[in-house]
Amino acid sequence: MLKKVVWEMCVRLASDVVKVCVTGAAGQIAYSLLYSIAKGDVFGPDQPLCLTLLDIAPMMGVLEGVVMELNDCAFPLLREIIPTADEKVAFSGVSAAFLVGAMPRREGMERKDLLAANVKIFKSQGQAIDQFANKDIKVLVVGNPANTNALICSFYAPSIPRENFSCMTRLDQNRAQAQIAARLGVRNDAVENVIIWGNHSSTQFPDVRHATVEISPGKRIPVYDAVKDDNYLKNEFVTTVQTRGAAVIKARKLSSAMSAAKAACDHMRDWWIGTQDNKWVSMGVVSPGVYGIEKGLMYSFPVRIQNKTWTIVEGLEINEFARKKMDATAVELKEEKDQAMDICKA
Ligand SMILES: NC(=O)c1ccc[n+]([C@@H]2O[C@H](COP(=O)([O-])OP(=O)(O)OC[C@H]3O[C@@H](n4cnc5c(N)ncnc54)[C@H](O)[C@@H]3O)[C@@H](O)[C@H]2O)c1
Ligand SMILES: O=C(O)C[C@H](O)C(=O)O
Repeated sequence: MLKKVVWEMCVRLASDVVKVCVTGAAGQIAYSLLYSIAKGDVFGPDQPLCLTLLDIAPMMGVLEGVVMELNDCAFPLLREIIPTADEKVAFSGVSAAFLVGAMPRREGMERKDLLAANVKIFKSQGQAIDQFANKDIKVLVVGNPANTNALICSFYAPSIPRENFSCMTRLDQNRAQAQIAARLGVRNDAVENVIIWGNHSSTQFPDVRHATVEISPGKRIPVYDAVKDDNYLKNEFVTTVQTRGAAVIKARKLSSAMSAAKAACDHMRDWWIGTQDNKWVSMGVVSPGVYGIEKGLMYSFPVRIQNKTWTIVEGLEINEFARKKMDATAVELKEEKDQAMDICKA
């Protein structure tokens, strides 16, 4: 009898473990990301995890060091770590994947300059996800150009719903939120419902027309009314967020990593656990043709999430200024999509 109870407990424990894949696991974003995932920041403080860590063969030595450090953290939730250079091993039975592994840009480059180098990684990983991952896997693409890589990844994984692929614009959302909070001298979390529309690139449109801020306890007003400076919100603010990645590279000589890892955690946590009440978050998802954005583009929209399913916040008023910005970033995404398809078919 006791044997049976112990056996049942073991089976339950094993089936409760969620398998999560992180690619680019020997790189700089992963170094921060793995710590937060293993600690329980993303899938919850009671969720046991198995981590599969994918990187390329020459990085296996470095990855061994990362595994040693993960082990040395003695995380209670971390039940198994599988380092590998084999996509089949990395994606088999996986329920959530952070696709980080890709070349980062250097000073003077645009993110789309990485297309030729990176897009084939996402074709290959899409094919592996299609074959080996769980069909309800949630895929977050971080590697740049993130929107187009996510689109390609989903294209080559036709057996997985397209809604299960997303790309990260949460870092842009966090940046926008932090800029407004600093301007108004309030806490970062006092600012809500900032939107990032479009591409994770210098054409993105950070939009605070629908955002609100708690300026004193219990008093929430529109950001436009609190800032009282249309010129700043339409120009300097927009440009600062659009070019923040380049500013970090210029200063650090490396692209953002700590903030990117934090944003990846925010994105996946909200997808897994859901968003609160009336709050929106921005994520790049496949356009269903709303807000005049061509169906099928991987475009960042404001979404609400329940039961691991995102829904675009619809019905927001779009003025002429916003329309132009939203269309310009869609044009860039269309160009990237066509270029990426050509590269993948060659
Ligand atoms: N979407 C965003 O907001 C955002 C933010 C920051 C960085 N990024 C992008 O994330 C990517 C990673 O940045 P990083 O700073 O960690 O770079 P990094 O160079 O430090 O690490 C990248 C890792 O990916 C690995 N890799 C390369 N090809 C691979 C493949 N086929 N499979 C698995 N792993 C592979 C490399 O060996 C390396 O270990 C870059 O493309 C960067 O531009 C995106
Ligand atoms: O800007 C980059 O190339 C890295 C990343 O996409 C960022 O926004 O910081």
